[in-house]
Amino acid sequence: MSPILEGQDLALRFGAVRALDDVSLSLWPGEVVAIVGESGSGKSTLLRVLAGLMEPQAGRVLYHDAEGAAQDVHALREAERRTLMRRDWGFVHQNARDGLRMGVSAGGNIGERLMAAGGRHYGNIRAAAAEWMSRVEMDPARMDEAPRNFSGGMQQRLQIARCLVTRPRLVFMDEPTGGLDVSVQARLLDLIRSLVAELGLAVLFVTHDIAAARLLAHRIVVMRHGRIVEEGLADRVLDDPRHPYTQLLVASVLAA
Ligand SMILES: Nc1ncnc2c1ncn2[C@@H]1O[C@H](COP(=O)(O)OP(=O)(O)OP(=O)(O)O)[C@@H](O)[C@H]1O
Repeated sequence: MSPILEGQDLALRFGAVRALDDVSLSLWPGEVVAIVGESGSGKSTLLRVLAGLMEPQAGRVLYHDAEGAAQDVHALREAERRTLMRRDWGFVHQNARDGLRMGVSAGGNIGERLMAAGGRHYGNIRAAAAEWMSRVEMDPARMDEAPRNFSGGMQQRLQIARCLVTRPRLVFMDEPTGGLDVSVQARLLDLIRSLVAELGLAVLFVTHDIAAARLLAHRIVVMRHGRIVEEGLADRVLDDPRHPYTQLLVASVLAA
């Protein structure tokens, strides 16, 4: 079996800041990996480079598709990259507004992504949108309402439904529960966990929240100053952190 995604020797600087400094990371099919680290450590930059949204200055990203062919993500033509993002990948943003179209109804947000992936039959698309609203525990009777009528947590559920309706193989998430109330976060994390397990998704997600990493991730990658300082199985990294920086990170959470 080959990894589903491989970042090889990635580097990216912003002026004097090394946001990524020779980072390599592989993600395996069905694996959930959390990228943790303090603010400014390069987590979002790594996610965006791996997701093809930002060009690295060195290194490359390989995606192994369902047929086993390796594709160099940053060498794809724009149209090919967009097809990949619609068909095989999903991206869940921290701010639901970045992942939703606020002028389109809730059901339309889900249906639109199905149409972009080739769905044509209006009745089937509407039925799928209703089914996905139920799966993310939203009331399908509200599918014609605009996203702004829903709370932040519900908007995030809608963004997840929009992302998963096309059954991607690989999902990127940038702080998917960031900015929400603690009780809302906990329910959303539970939902994400059950959907990810049920669909067998490979997920790469960025979080500040060590508890979220423990709940969702099989493996944890710890970043500092643009480098990976430690990685390993989630329980091992959190219960027996080896790098002093990870020890501080875990201890600061326990103390909080
Ligand atoms: N577009 C940009 N222009 C200039 N500097 C940037 C840009 N994007 C990121 N940086 C810098 O690169 C470094 C890594 O940023 P990044 O956003 O990847 O960190 P992060 O770990 O995701 O932080 P946070 O948790 O606060 O989102 C930081 O020093 C940041 O200021």
